[in-house]
Amino acid sequence: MSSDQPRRDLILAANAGSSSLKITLFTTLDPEVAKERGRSVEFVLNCSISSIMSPPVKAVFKSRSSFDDKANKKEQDPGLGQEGDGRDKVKDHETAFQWFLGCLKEVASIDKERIGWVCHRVVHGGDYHDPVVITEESYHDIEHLSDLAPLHNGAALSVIQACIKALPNAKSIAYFDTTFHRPIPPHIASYAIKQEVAEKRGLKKYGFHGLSYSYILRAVAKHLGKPPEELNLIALHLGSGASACAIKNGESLDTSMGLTPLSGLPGATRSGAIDPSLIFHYTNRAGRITHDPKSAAHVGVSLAEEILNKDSGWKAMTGTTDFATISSKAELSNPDPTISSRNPNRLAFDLFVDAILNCIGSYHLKLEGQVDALVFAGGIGERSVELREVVGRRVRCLGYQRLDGERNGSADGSVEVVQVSEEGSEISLGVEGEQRKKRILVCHTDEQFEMANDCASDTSRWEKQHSSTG
Ligand SMILES: Nc1ncnc2c1ncn2[C@@H]1O[C@H](COP(=O)(O)OP(=O)(O)O)[C@@H](O)[C@H]1O
Ligand SMILES: CC(=O)OP(=O)(O)O
Ligand SMILES: [Mg+2]
Repeated sequence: MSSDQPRRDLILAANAGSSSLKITLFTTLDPEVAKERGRSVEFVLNCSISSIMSPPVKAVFKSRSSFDDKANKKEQDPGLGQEGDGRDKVKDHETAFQWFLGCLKEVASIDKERIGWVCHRVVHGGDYHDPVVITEESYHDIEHLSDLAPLHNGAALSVIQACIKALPNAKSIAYFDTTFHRPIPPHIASYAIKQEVAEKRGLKKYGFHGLSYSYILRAVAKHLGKPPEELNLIALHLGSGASACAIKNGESLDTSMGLTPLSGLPGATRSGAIDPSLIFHYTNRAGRITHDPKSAAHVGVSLAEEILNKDSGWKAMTGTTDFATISSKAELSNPDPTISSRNPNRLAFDLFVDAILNCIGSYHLKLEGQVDALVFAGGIGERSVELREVVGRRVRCLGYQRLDGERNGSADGSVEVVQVSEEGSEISLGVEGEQRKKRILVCHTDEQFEMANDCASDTSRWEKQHSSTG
């Protein structure tokens, strides 16, 4: 590199959600420092842009203390993003990303030319095993998978496009949610359909939120002082999209999402698992292809998929996607068993708990009771004291430690891992008398860190793969 070229020491990690874009900037650490700190990157700045499809768009900046002044002021006074700052031009993920890059200089005095690598969270990776540099070929592969993750892959692709245009000298790398779940054994990943069709069309359980589970696994291993490969966990990633994962000896054994992120637990606008026949009874136009102009990409999804992905879940049941509002209106202290037939918020809350218990119960069995911890993560998992309290009470019968009211009440996702259960004695319901403590933990998961940390751990990998600017 010639001396007049800018220093490329920053990694940008972009996480395109269904209606949000989370962007985090990290600086790479020298190998010596990285070894000492046990990580390859240092956090610089985070920007969460939400309500992208339903203005007014919200944007919150958070920064490391050395960058504090400007960025944290923006968080307290979100003046940036109100009229006059250009936020009104944010119409989709692509314009959201462009808006962020445009603010970078003003918010944190950072020159975008310093960004050497951009990690993109791509929810559906199909048959990709590992992260891949964006080339014409990998871009089209991801595009093909858009029908299977209609809320996500299209949005990620539009950010990738915007990034290639705005940062032509940076390497764009796709990280997949599906990678973590590749070890799921065939009898758990297969559907009971004709196997020739399944194979030809790639119809199997892929599983999602893998970047989050991978982060959780490492963080919990560090917290418990146990190697990840010896850890058995039941992890719950409960956010706008929600899933559960059984982790056995550090590998995914089962997870609740399937071929697409629609299956399993319900979410903000998603139904979760339903009887597949329901779609034919919901509307007789279920198979019609829709072209929602508000969709992040022009993917061909049927009306049924549109309804189950975007017009169901908390939004459809209660009118809000905010689980805090749902909890506060659910009259949780009312023990009347008929309350949920009168209160839609209580119905949504209890239905969510029930779906979560289905997963915990079956995963507990699959792990033969040998569970080191039940871990709550994601926006709801990290912040809903009420949900943890109810689930915590229900899993006592399986030998999980009792929830500590004070610890649970103060856990808000601000600490990487915190134990919210009492120390308690070991109760083993596992096989062969093996004892595990069955703690209940809250983990502040971070998909952007997971990508950036991996990216920086060996940047020479990316040089070998040819990137595309097309
Ligand atoms: N204090 C809170 N209590 C309960 N739920 C909350 C709270 N704060 C945020 N949430 C929930 O967290 C969700 C967002 O979670 P997050 O993991 O950030 O989702 P995603 O990454 O899928 O957009 C929101 O939709 C909201 O329902
Ligand atoms: C896979 C998925 O549902 O992701 P998210 O929760 O970020 O929407
Ligand atoms: Mg998310």
